[in-house]
Amino acid sequence: MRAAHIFPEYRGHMEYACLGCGSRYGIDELHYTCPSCGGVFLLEDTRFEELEQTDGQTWRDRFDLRAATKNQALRGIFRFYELMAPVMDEADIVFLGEGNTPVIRSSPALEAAAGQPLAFKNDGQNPSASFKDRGMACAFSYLRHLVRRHGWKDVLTICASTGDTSAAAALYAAYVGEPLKSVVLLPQGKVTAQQLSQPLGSGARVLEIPGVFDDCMKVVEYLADHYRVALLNSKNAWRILGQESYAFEVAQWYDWDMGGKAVFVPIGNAGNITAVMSGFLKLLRLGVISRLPRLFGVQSAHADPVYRYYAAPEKERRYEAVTVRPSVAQAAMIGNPVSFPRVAHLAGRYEAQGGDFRVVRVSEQGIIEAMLLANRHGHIACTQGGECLAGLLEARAQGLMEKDELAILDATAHALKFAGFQDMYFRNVFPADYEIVPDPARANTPGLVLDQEAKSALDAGEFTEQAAQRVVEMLGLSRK
Ligand SMILES: N[C@@H](CCOP(=O)(O)O)C(=O)O
Repeated sequence: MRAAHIFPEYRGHMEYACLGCGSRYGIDELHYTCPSCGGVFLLEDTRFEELEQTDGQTWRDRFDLRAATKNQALRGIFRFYELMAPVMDEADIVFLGEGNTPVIRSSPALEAAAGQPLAFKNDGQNPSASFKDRGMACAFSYLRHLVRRHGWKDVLTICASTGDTSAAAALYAAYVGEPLKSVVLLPQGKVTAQQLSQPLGSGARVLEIPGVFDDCMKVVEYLADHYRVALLNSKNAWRILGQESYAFEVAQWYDWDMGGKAVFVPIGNAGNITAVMSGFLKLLRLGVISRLPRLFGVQSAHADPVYRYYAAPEKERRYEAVTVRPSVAQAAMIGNPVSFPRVAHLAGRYEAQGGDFRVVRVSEQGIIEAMLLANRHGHIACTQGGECLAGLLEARAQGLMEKDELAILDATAHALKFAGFQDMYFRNVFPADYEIVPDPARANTPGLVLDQEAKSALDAGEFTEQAAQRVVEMLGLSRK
C-alpha cells in the first residue's frame, strides 16, 4: 500500500500543439490560442512513448492501487498523473475533493422505462457541484506551478460562464488565494440563482453583460488576447487535461473493460467531449483498455452546431455557429463552441482507432421530461443529465443502441443548480420560446395542510390534532 502514497517520479515534456497550423510552444507561458494562426491547442507529452514501455496491466494495477491512497495529491484526478499533466510537483497539486464521482446503476424500473441498461456518473458530486472542478484542479495546479517558478505576485483569473465554470473557477481561486484573484463574466439573467450565488459566496468579482454565453466568451477572449489575465475557460488546454479524468474513472469503474458500453456526454462549449475522447484514446494507447467505448455527444435542438456538422454527409461537412434559443440545458446553451476544432480532430482519431462517435439531437421537452423521469427514479440528474437520457432515448429510437449495451450518462452538475427549471415545469410557466408544454400529470406541488388563519384560531394541542386529522384525510390513512 505504501507505493500508492508515493508521488510519481516520472516527468513528461509537455508542449502546446496547435490544431490549426501544427506549431508547437513550450509550457512556460500561458497560451490559449496559437500566436501564429489563432488555432486552439491540445497539450501533448512528447515523452508519452516512454510510458508505452510499461504494459497495460502494470498501469491498471498502479491506478487501482492509488485509488485507495490517502495522499491528497493523488486522491483526486491526479491518480492518473502520468497521463494528464506530469510536469507538476506534489506541492503544486490543488485538491478540493474533485473526481471519484459515483457511477450509479439505475433502478430496474428506470431501465424498463428507458428500454436499456443505464447508469449515471454523478459529476454534480464534485466540490462546486459540477464536472468543471476536474478541469479547474488541473488548471489551478498548473497556475501554482507557474507562480512558484516565476515568482508572480499578481494573477487575475477570468472566465465566461453559463454558471458552472464560474462557480468552479471562483472556488479554486478562493482556496489557492494570493496571488490569484478571480473575475467571472456572466450573461445577465441567464445563470440560475444557485449558480450565481456560488462565485459571489467565494468572493470572486462577478461581472454581467446582456446577451448569452457566446457574447461573454468573446469578451474574455479579447481580454486574454490583449491583457495580462489567465483565461480559465476550456480554451485553456490545461482544463481539458483535468477533465480527461472522467474517462479514466469510467474505465476504472468498469475494471477497464469498455466492451458493450456507450458513453453519453452533452456538448456545450465542447471541452468535455474533447476531454472524454482524448482520455479514452490515451488509455487505449497504453493498453490500459483494449477497446474504445462508443461515444454519443448530445445537443439540444436550441443549441446544435456540432449536431448539424455531423448530420451532414462526410464530404459536405462545414462548421457554422448557430444563434442559440432558450434551453433548460442552460450549461450547454452555446452556439459557437470554442473546442469544436478539437472535437473534429479527435473524432477522426477516435474513429481511426475503431471507436464510434456520433452526435444526437434532442428537444427541450425531451430534456426536461427525461430529467424528471431520472430523478423520480432516485437520481440527482441536472438538466444536462436529462439531456443525456433524452439522447439515449433518441439513439434507441433511431436503432443505434445494441441490445444490452450499457449506457453511461454524464450528469454534469447537481440537480439543485437547475431546480428553477423543474419549478417552471411544475408551475407551467415556461415562456413560449422554450417550446416546452408541461404535462400536468407530472407536476408535483406542495399541499397546504392548514392555513395560517386556521392555525391562529387553535391552541397548540388542537392544532396538532387538527393538522394530523387533515393529513389523514389527504392521504386516506387507515387506523392501526
Ligand atoms: N457550461 C459552461 C460554459 C463554459 O465552458 P468551458 O468548459 O469552456 O468553461 C459553463 O459552466 O460556464
